[in-house]
Amino acid sequence: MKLGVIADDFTGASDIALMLSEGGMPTAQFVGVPEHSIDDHIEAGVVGLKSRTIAAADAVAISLEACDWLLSQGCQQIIFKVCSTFDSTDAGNIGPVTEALADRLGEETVLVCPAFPENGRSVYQGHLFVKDVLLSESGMQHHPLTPMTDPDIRRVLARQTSRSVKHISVSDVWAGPDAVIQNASKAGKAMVVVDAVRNEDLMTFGRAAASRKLLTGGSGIALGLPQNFGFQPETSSWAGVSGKAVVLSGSCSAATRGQVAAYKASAPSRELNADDIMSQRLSLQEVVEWAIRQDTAPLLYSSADPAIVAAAQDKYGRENSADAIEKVFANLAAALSHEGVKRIVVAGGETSGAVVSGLQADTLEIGPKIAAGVPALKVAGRPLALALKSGNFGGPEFFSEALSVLEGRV
Ligand SMILES: Nc1ncnc2c1ncn2[C@@H]1O[C@H](COP(=O)(O)OP(=O)(O)OP(=O)(O)O)[C@@H](O)[C@H]1O
Ligand SMILES: O=C(O)[C@@H](O)C(=O)CO
Repeated sequence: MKLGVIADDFTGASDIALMLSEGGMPTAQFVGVPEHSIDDHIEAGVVGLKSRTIAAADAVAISLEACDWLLSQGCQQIIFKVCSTFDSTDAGNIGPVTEALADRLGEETVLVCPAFPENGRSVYQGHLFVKDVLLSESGMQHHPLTPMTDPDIRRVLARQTSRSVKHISVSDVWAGPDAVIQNASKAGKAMVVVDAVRNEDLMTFGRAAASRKLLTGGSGIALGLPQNFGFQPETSSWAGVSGKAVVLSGSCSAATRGQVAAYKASAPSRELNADDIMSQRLSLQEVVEWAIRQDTAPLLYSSADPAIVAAAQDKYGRENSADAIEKVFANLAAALSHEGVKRIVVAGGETSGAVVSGLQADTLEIGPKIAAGVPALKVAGRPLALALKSGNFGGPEFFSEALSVLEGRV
């Protein structure tokens, strides 16, 4: 393996796995740190963790474990994949994990860039934009676990690390890879936020990053990396999986709520609300039986508007309610797969983490793109196809599009 990725959530892992796979690198995604060596033909390994919102010390420990495993598989470069909306809090985990990985790898200067222009994320003058608005006005300020109220990534990062935070502006990026390399070489022991507003900027980033041991960013930074290892873009050969299907949505982001509304209009759906879950009034068995009876893939969702989420968090606590809802999705996924469901579309990074652990999946094969940042996935060795969608990714019809691609109707 040449390139190793540590992703802080599972949708993020499949997002970057798609980027590397489309860049021509034979890529596999792992659910947690594998306990075994992997096939020689895999050149890029993506270890998906559920470390975005856990305590910083725990995120550091599990990320170092993943790093050591990737190094033991021969990786020459490590990427810490974080969210393109830089989801984190003042306690971490982007700063502390980057710092710990840099220490472990002996890397002085770490280039940091969450830009993903294809999905509207750009970094300009150190500020993160989602389409035409600042991060802090994009809806991310209402995120249930990592509300992003400051769009200046340099300030956000500086609150999370004792290393200095520097900046390479878009004018240096436009001057080409040598200008980026030269600026980075002057930064010393620092994290350096790099501007990028177009895919071309990420290609420049990729070329400038060829000899770096560690990079931190969104999946966009992987756009230019396969070519450093001699790979060329490729299309996937994917045979889908047919059979019963279900959509599970725990994401409360604006894009997901739109997708839930669109899908509900033409398919059976059940809302799993926080009160029923917290008071243990929800019967999982009854929900599973109902889902299996449906002819059209049903939608099971806890996705709710910010005001409803805030009320649930006030009543039950932020972590308590999130944990309980994630546990429901994990148990539902396990039971539905046991009942013969073969295609599962999941919305939300934390929710996806819960679902893959419920499914006890350990290796995921990367299929074709469903939407920017979302590949079709297959659980290795099982007739089970998955789509793990980041909260804010995909157009309004994403759920039905994903069900088709998973079935092989691309
Ligand atoms: N109705 C609800 N009330 C309170 N919390 C909820 C509710 N529905 C979901 N949650 C919790 O909100 C969190 C949503 O996070 P998740 O990562 O799944 O989605 P997202 O943040 O939109 O996606 P991403 O991280 O990919 O951007 C989960 O922990 C989930 O359990
Ligand atoms: O980078 C992104 O936006 C996604 O891959 C993600 O990590 C959302 O959870």
